[in-house]
Amino acid sequence: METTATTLRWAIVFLVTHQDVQKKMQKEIDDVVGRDRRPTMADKMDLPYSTAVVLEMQRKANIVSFNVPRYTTVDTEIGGHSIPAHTTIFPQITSVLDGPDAYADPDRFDPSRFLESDGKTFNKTAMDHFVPFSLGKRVCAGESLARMELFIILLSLVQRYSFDVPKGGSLPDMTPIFGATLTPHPYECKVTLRI
Ligand code: HEM
Repeated sequence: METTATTLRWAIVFLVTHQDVQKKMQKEIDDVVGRDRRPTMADKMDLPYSTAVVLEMQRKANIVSFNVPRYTTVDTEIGGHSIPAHTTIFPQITSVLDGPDAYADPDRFDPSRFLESDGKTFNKTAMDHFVPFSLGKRVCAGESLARMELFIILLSLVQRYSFDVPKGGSLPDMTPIFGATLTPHPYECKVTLRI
């Protein structure tokens, strides 16, 4: 699906621009899965750092920054704000995914923000604010499928290949193209087979 493909295009941008994260992820996959078989969902519990990379790249990609609009049918109060009936609201997922209360220094790409200092336990505040699929009754119907696809496809790619800037090339442009989803500008990437 376009949303999953766009998120994966962002993931490669973050790996190219953060070689330290890519190497740490490859080491964890090598140690836990090895190179003779593909990662599966059954490995997820043993791959906390790689799981955190998937979360952080989705937080930073923030592809549905403006959520689907809502319309109040009655006078409503949310968080102390009065919203009259018949008002159209554009909820912004960005305000949560980039909110400094849950994510200190939110502009920084830092997968470890999802983990406690033991490197294994997931940080509750960071996890509670992770809402790229929205929340509530109209939450994304494909969330489970998308999460599984992102985990398996990204880990399989990172296990098998390294991603870097081509010789003489430049780092990808991190400014998103605004549209129904936020997409990365086209970029060049050197892909090297590891196994
Ligand atoms: C990274 C991938 C994806 C992201 C970030 C994403 C995000 C979202 C968001 C933010 C919404 C709006 C929820 C709301 O109105 O509050 C949504 C709705 C929806 N998504 Fe996704 N989505 C993704 C992948 C998928 C996939 C793979 C499918 C289907 C296989 C899917 C199916 C749907 C459907 C059917 C809705 C409408 C739900 C409703 O209005 O009841 N999504 N998605």
